[in-house]
Amino acid sequence: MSMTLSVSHLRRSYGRDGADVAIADVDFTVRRGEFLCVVGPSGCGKTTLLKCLSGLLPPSSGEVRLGEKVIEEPPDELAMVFQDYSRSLYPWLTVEQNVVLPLKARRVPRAERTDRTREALAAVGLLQARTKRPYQLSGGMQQRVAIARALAYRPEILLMDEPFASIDAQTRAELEDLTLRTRDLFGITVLFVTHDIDEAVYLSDRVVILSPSPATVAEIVDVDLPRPRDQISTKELPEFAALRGHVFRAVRNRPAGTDDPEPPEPAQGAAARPGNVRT
Ligand SMILES: Nc1ncnc2c1ncn2[C@@H]1O[C@H](COP(=O)(O)OP(=O)(O)OP(=O)(O)O)[C@@H](O)[C@H]1O
Repeated sequence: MSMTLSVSHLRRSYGRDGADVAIADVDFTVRRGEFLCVVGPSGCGKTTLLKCLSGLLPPSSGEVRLGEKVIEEPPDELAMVFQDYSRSLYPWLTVEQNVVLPLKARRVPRAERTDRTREALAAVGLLQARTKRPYQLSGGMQQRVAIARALAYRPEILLMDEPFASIDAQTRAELEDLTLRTRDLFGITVLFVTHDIDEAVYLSDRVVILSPSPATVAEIVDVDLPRPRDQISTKELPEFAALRGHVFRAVRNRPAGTDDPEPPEPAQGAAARPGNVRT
């Protein structure tokens, strides 16, 4: 049974005396078994947030808890899939060896290791490729190996940092659906960071929208679209379009009905510099 991940009054700054605040004050809870997406404007602090959640980076203040436990280092119950698949696999190991490695580290018995590895590789459609090395695979296939590794591990919580950002649209849709299916199969709690608002709405139970830097929670949106989701019919629903529009405006910090406003007149005396225009 997976656990609740809770973030309370998280603050993280960088630089001397913590002068550069990346996360001002973030509060939310990822419920058991939930698929929660985090979106926000570029540079708002999403990666910093994930690093704090995974115990890779200590918060400046506030805390992250997994169940009752305060996270201070990467917990065993957690697995992470990064955007940069080219650096997440060991090039000298085969696909199968890459997937099995964390299971060895956790001393999972040999027979079970093999079963779980094969099962995860079959789930991502890479059983046939198990003796290949990463350089023999396409980018999308390498990312599927990274996902298989996380799935074979069967974490309570799976953190994913823009995992499909550099993958072609067709493979991306397949990986989105695979992630949804395996979440259901193993009851994993997923926290997924993405730039892509369609992807966030398609996948989520809830979307956390962060404010521009330094990050606070601007809004949390419930996505009660029917499941199982479908790449075509879900995206054709009027509710999908409405949610997508809502999240889009919230990320761009514009209320409904104020799309593409005329640029405001510069204030009296202020120079109209191009650099002042926000997109
Ligand atoms: N190691 C670091 N040292 C100093 N400042 C940093 C460091 N890492 C991030 N920052 C700053 O913190 C802020 C948030 O960065 P972060 O990478 O978390 O944002 P992001 O939302 O993931 O960005 P993107 O949308 O581009 O992926 C930025 O202003 C960034 O310059």
